[in-house]
This record gives sequence, C-alpha cells and structure tokens, in this order.
Amino acid sequence: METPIAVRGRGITKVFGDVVALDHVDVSITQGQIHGLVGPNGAGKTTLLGLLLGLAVADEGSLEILGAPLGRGSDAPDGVSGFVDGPGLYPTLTARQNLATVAVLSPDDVPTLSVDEALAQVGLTAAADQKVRGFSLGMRQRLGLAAALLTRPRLLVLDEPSNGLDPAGKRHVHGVLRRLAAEGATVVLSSHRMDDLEALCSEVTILASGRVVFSGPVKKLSDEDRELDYRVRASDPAATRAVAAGTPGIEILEGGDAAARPDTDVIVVRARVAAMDELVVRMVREDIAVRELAPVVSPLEAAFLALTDQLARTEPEADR
Ligand SMILES: Nc1ncnc2c1ncn2[C@@H]1O[C@H](COP(=O)(O)OP(=O)(O)OP(=O)(O)O)[C@@H](O)[C@H]1O
Repeated sequence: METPIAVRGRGITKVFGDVVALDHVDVSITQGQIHGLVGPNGAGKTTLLGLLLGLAVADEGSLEILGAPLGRGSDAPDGVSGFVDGPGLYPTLTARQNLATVAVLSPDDVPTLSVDEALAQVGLTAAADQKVRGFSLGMRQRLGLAAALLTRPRLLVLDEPSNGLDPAGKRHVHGVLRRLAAEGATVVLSSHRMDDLEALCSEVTILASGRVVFSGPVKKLSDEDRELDYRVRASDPAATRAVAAGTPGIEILEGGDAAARPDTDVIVVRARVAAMDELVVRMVREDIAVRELAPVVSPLEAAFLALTDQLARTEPEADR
C-alpha cells in the first residue's frame, strides 16, 4: 500500500508587495517523514511553514494537508501544530503555566498529552516551575516544542527548532522528533544547519528565491559523480602528497578557504568518489596509514551550495 501524503502543494505562490516569497512551489511530503526545508536567508522557508500552520493563505496554488484541501479562510488544519519565528510564550508565567494555558485552548475532541508528560519529553521537568523570563533560548525552544506536542500532532511544523540548543539539548530534541516520526507523525522543519538536516531528515526541499531547486531524498544529493573537497590526514604527509599527485582524477588544493589549515599534516584534495577510492588503495599499498578522510563540507552542503549558487548565477540582477 502506498504511504499517504501528509502535505501536497502544487503551484503555491505567495507575494508580499513586490516580493515573491514563494514562486509556484510544488512539494510532496509523505507521512512519517522528517522533511527538511533549507535555503538561503529570505528563500521562503518561514513563509511556507506559515502556510502549513494555517497562519496565512497562498495567493495561488493548492495545498492539501493530512488529506484535506486547505482553502482561503480555512481554520488552522486539524492535527497540525508547531511554530514559526520562535515559539509564542508568556515570559511572566512558568513553563508549566505556559503549557496549561495552551492545553485549555485545545478543543475537547483533540487527544492531548499531559503537561507533565510534554515537559518530560523535552527534558524540562526540573525547570517546570521556573518563569520563562529567565529561560535561555534553548529552553524556550524546548518549551515551544512541548507546547506543540500537547495536541499529539499528526503534522509538526517547526521553524529552526535547533536554534540555541546545546549539543545535549539537540540530541534530546532530535530523539523526540525521531520518535514522533517512528509513530507515524510527519515533521517538517527548517534549518540552516546541514549537519542537523543530514542527521534527521530522509528528504529535503531546497528553496532559493522562493523556488524549489531540489526536493527529494537526501541520498539523491550525495551524487557520487560530484567532485568534493576532502581533507586527508595520514602517517606520512609528504608521501601522501606524492601519491595524490600521481593518482588520476585527484587535484591537490593549495591555498584557498578549504586548504588554509594550520595543521600541515593535512592535505586537501578535490576529487570524485572513484578517484578517492583509488587514492586510498595506493596509499595503503605504500604503507601509508590513513588517519582521517572526510569531505570539507558534507555532500548535502556541497549540493546546496552548488544548486543555490547556480540559481543566483542564472537570475537576472533585477530578480534578486
Ligand atoms: N509579512 C511579510 N511582509 C513582507 N515581506 C515578507 C513577509 N514575510 C516574508 N517576507 C519576505 O518574503 C521573503 C521570504 O521570507 P521568509 O521569511 O519566508 O524566508 P526564510 O527562508 O524563512 O528566511 P530566513 O532563513 O532568513 O529565516 C523575504 O524576502 C521576506 O523579506
């Protein structure tokens, strides 16, 4: 049986005065996915998330959420929760009081999570009775997530949920989102952090200037045919350099952002995957131990930069 589609948008256009925030955007998100929205500042991510939350309506196009078409003047879609532009919280109330306020606003027929359970899920039990005024950005983000979890959403929409989270907080929040998705909920989130998106999302939509430049599985972006820059650290840097220089398809990068490293035992090379495989085989044959080999930027980030840069170069100046 085909997995149901949680979000289906066709030709979505949203204009603010002279600014086309979304320009005929098509997007399909299957149920149970964690779907990432990524794009440069002003690309239209928050605008699209706002439409999913029913905070605004599109000027053109159709949007279907959890199987129901979203029309002009529709209420916020059932089963959807989340936030854009930071969670709306009352600073003079405690975390528990904030959630209690949200809980009483939930319609009676909506299945809810208890306030204590929501606080526990985001790791805020110990801070439950502290006023939100004294909360750090990361704690506010977690409380915003707890508020969104109260109604047991089938579609959770989050604008930069990892903002301000320390590594432990991030791991905790990622765990909550993965569990939700495993239980069948759909999560759509925006982020500027490619490492977060790669860790969490099975699919991403890349937006640039309001247009979709890619939408699909993250692994499709890890194109083996794309040249990437790799850091190579080995037991014998001079010998590595000599082997790299003699390996077809390997370009040693001297200078530039990627290569300007203070640790001189690292060399940076530009190559496709097949050439890197050959380089490693040759190094091992020469008894050189490979201590580190990693792309300077991740495949997703490289694809993002290539796709958004390509669009910027093909757009006339007046369009930007
Ligand atoms: N309410 C509004 N009134 C006027 N212009 C707006 C409004 N909301 C968004 N815009 C414009 O629409 C475009 C898209 O904005 P949006 O906030 O969706 O981008 P974004 O991808 O979320 O950016 P960022 O990464 O900076 O958060 C921008 O040019 C922005 O200035």
